[in-house]
Amino acid sequence: MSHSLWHDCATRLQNELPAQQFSTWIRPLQVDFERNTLFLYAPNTYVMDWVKDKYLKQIITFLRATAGDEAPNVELRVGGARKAPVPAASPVINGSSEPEISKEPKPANQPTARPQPNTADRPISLQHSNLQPTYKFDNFVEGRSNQLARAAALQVAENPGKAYNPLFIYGGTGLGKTHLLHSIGNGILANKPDAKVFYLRAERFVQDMVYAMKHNKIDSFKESYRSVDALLIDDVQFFAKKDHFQDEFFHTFNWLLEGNQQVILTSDVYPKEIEGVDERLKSRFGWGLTVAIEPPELPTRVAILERKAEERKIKLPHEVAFFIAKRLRSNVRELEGALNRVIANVTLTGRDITIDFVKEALRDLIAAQERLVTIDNIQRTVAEYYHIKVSDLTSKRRTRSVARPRQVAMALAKELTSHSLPEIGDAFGGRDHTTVLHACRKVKELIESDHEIQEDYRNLNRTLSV
Ligand SMILES: Nc1ncnc2c1ncn2[C@@H]1O[C@H](COP(=O)(O)OP(=O)(O)OP(=O)(O)O)[C@@H](O)[C@H]1O
Repeated sequence: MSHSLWHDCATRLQNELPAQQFSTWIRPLQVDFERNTLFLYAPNTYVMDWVKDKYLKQIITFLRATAGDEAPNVELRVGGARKAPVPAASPVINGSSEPEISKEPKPANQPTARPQPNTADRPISLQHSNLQPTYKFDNFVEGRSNQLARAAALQVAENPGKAYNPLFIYGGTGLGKTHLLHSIGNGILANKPDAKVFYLRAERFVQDMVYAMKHNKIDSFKESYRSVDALLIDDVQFFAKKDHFQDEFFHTFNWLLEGNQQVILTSDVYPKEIEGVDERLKSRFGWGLTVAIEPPELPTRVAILERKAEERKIKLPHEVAFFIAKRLRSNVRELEGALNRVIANVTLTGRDITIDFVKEALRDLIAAQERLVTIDNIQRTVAEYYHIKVSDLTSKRRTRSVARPRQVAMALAKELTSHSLPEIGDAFGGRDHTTVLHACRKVKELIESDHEIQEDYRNLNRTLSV
C-alpha cells in the first residue's frame, strides 16, 4: 500500500469539492500507512471531527473504488504523521452545514500559577488597538473566493478565544486579508468595547522587540503582548529567517493560546510553505483553522467595484463595472486604484461614466495589462481556468490535476514572456530549469496529440494575449 493511493483519493476530492473546502479540511491532513490502515492526521480535534462527519464516507468510497478489496481501513487522529501528536487547541465543531462553535470553554491547559501581566507599566506600543475603523464586515464584499475566510472571521469576532484559535488567513497581495483582520478586531470591540484588541504587522513586533532589548524593557514587552484579549498579526511571513524573534513570538503565541486569548494571523502563503520559519511555529499556526482567500472571480470583482462606487456616491453603470472587472484581473487593490482614477476623471471633466470614457481614463492601465503578460498573470489565469489554486502551481504537489496545468503554465510563460528557463523555474516554486524545459517539450508534444490540451492551450493563449 502506498501514499499514491491517498494522492489519488485526495485528487478526486479536490476535483469534487469547492477549492476552499478542500484547502481548509483536506489539505492540512497528514497521512501515514501502517499495515492495512490509513491514518489521517488532522491538526486539531475540530478539523478531525469535521472530516469524520463530512468527508469520511467519501474518502472510503474513493479508496474502495481505486483499491477494491485491498482498500485500507481509515483512522482519523489528531497530530502529525510519524511525529509527536499535536495537542488539540480548540473545541469541537458540531455537525451542521457550516462550522459552528461549541460554547464550552476550552479544556483548561493553562499553567496553574499564571502570573498576571503588569499592565500598569506598558511602555511599548499596545496602548491603542491600531484598528482601522473603516474596515468592517459590512463593507467586505463576499464572493466564492473569500466566503469561507469571511465566515471563519465572523465566528472569531463573535467568539474570540473560543472559536478557531489561531485563525490563519492566507492569500495573495491585495485580496482583503488586512481588511478581514481589522473587521475581526472591530467586531470584537463592537461586542465588548473594553476588550484589549491589538493589530500590528509582524514587522512591528520585531521593531518593538528590538526597542525593548535596547532599552532593557524586555519584561514589559512580554507583559504587554501577553495581556491582550486578541492579537491580530498581519504578514507573518515577515518572521522568515528571524530566528530570535520567532522564538519570542513562539512563546507569546503559546501563552496567548493557553490563556484562550485570540490570535489571528495572516500571510501571503500557506503556513507550511513559509520558508525560513521554524517547523514548530508553522505547526502551531495550523492548530486552529487555516483559510485561504483566493483572487476574486469576475462576478465578485464586479460587485466590489459597484460597492466601492456606491460608497463614494458615484453612479457606476453595470456594464462599465463589468468592463473594468474584465480588463483588470489581478487583485482588489488594483481595482480600487482604477476606480479612484475613473472618479477623479469624472470629477475633473464632469462627463458621464461610459465604457469609452473608462477606456480613455484607464488607457495606460489596460494597455499595460494587455501588453505585459507576466508569469504571475499566467499563473493566475491558468489556475482560474483549471479551477485550481495559484499556490498549487508553485507547490511541490505532483498529482496530475495540478502537474498538467503547471506544465501548461510553464510553457505559456516560455512562449509569452522573455523570462529565461531558470527564472521561470524560480517562479514555479524554485524548480530547476530542466523541469521547465521538460514541461515545454511535453506540452508541445501534447498539443499535437491531445485535442483537449490543444484547445486549453489555445484558449489560455488567447485570453492572455488579448
Ligand atoms: N472582498 C472585499 N470587499 C471589499 N473590499 C475589499 C475586498 N477585498 C479587498 N478589498 C479592499 O482591497 C484593498 C486591499 O485589501 P487588503 O489591504 O486587505 O489586502 P491584503 O490581502 O492584506 O494585501 P497585502 O498582502 O498586500 O497586505 C483594501 O482597500 C480592501 O478594503
